[in-house]
Amino acid sequence: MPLYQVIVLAAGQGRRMKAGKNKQLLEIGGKTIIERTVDVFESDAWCDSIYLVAHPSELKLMKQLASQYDKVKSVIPGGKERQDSVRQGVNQLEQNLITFIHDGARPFISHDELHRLYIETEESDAAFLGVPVTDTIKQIKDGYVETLKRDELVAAQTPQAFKYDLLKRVHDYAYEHQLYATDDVALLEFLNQSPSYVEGSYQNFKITNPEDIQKAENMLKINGLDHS
Ligand SMILES: Nc1ccn([C@@H]2O[C@H](COP(=O)(O)OP(=O)(O)OP(=O)(O)O)[C@@H](O)[C@H]2O)c(=O)n1
Ligand SMILES: C[C@](O)(CO)[C@H](O)COP(=O)(O)O
Repeated sequence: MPLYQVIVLAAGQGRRMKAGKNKQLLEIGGKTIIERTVDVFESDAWCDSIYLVAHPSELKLMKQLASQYDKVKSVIPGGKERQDSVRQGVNQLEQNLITFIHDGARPFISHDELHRLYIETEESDAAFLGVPVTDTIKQIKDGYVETLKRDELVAAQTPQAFKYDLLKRVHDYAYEHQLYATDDVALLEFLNQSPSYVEGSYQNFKITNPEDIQKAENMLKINGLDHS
């Protein structure tokens, strides 16, 4: 059976959520966001192991939450930026398996998407899920507005997946040269490499702003997954 390992990121602070605490610990449909995300991987037969990256101040709490799962191998303290947290996770990986990196704030990822991403990564070394953008996107630079070609644009999601050696190489390179990006496949650009694109779904949105909580609650109700 195909097997992958996953780094699940929960070490942010959720500032845009304005909840006064890390958004990962907010409940949607009677369960925390981070538990809902980890549930998806725990229940995926293709997932071998889960590495949970937590905020240093929440390590104890996250370890308690993680103790209900068989596949969580360790709970790791995260870093200042998202990329620093990923690196902390990469340094703890124990096996040479295809590795997924996933935002804990995206609980609506499906097994079908995970499997399609795995298959593409086997073929092409690195791949990411994304969706075509639905708005018209304009770039504003030096006072000039340029309308970008919408049919060439996608919004990147997670998971993003790499063969293990490439993931190590790209993160080591970024660390050595102190290069930062807001997602992981962007780091490949520093090595003049390109990932494959796998079309995902709009359901796999990132819970970021206060309005996203209601959207998430509604999705759980529609899918019969509300436990409140
Ligand atoms: N230093 C950081 C920053 C972010 N993340 C994680 O990266 C994912 C995507 O980040 P985002 O949605 O921006 O989360 P936050 O950084 O928590 O939110 P905000 O930017 O609003 O503060 C989240 O699962 C978050 O926990 C992380 O592990 N370590
Ligand atoms: C990785 C990501 O979720 C892809 O959409 C996104 O880039 C994270 O960025 P954020 O600034 O942490 O929201």
